[in-house]
Amino acid sequence: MTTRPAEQPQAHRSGFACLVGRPNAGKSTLTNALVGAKVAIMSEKPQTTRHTIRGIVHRPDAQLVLVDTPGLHKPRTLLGERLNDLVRTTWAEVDVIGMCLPADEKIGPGDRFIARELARIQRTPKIAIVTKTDLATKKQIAEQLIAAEQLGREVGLEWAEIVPVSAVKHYQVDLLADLMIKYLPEGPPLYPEGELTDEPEQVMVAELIREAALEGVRDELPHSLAVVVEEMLPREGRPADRPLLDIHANLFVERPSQKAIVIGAGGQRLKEVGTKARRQIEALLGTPVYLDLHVKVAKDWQRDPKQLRRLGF
Ligand SMILES: Nc1nc2c(ncn2[C@@H]2O[C@H](COP(=O)(O)OP(=O)(O)OP(=O)(O)O)[C@@H](O)[C@H]2O)c(=O)[nH]1
Repeated sequence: MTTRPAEQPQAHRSGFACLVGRPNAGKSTLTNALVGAKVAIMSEKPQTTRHTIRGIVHRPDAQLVLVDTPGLHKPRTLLGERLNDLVRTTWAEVDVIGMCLPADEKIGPGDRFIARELARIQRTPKIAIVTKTDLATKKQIAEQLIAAEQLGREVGLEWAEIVPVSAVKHYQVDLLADLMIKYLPEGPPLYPEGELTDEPEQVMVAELIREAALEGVRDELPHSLAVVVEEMLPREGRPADRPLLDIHANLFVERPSQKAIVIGAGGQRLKEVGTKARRQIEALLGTPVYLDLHVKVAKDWQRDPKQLRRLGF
């Protein structure tokens, strides 16, 4: 009879990671692929991920909490500076950072800016992730892996790993999870199983409304729209099997002309925005919703500290 050597029980690891990269680098999509559910709000256009949204990878041996930071950008307004501070604070607190570099686009000044900032965060291990490999040829991918390595050398940061992935084809996504988990400290799960996100519901609801309101008019009001959910309450006196959630939200724009764009002729556009957002909120929360939207002009809210605080930045 042969005796097998006693298996060493693997220590459970848990901790935080964040994905960084310039707008459109594929951070949200990769977050969703890692977590296996739609948590971050995606869009075709840059810089919509303003809030810290967390997805959690649950495994028997580990729990990886993904913190999705807003894009770091050259600050031109107070809002820009606040966002950048938030990004740096997040970077210094996580256990591992993944920098996304799309395989189908050359590394540019935007990537360099972020990499240079990353190099200043010394202790945290950083992984270079070449994303969207399904959009590139083998040759392009190989070149991008080399370019990523060179980028690290150029800015004085040593990548802990360099890994190509495709979130869409789920290529090497699990490998990436393994690599990130390797850098987490030993510890018990931080969140109960089944919890995909701890983003306050109101923030996610506000994001969904913002997304719907920006659709088709992004070029006209890219950063000039903020959404604040004022109230989210179950309608009183409803039977238990037919609940209704009342949501009141304000959409803030900076100029009357922008208000007109959001509302549209005869209020038609706002109505459509409301319908679209309501459907998504109902899907997110799993309950019927009555959505009440108001558009308000808050002049220069991006530059006014008091207004920024009121709008939750
Ligand atoms: N083909 C392909 N497309 C991808 C992949 N990952 C992301 N995309 C697309 O690239 C675009 C940007 O992806 P996002 O995940 O929103 O990028 P992001 O970095 O979160 O962007 P911001 O929120 O603007 O910072 C979207 O249109 C995605 O569908 C991928 O692996 N393959």
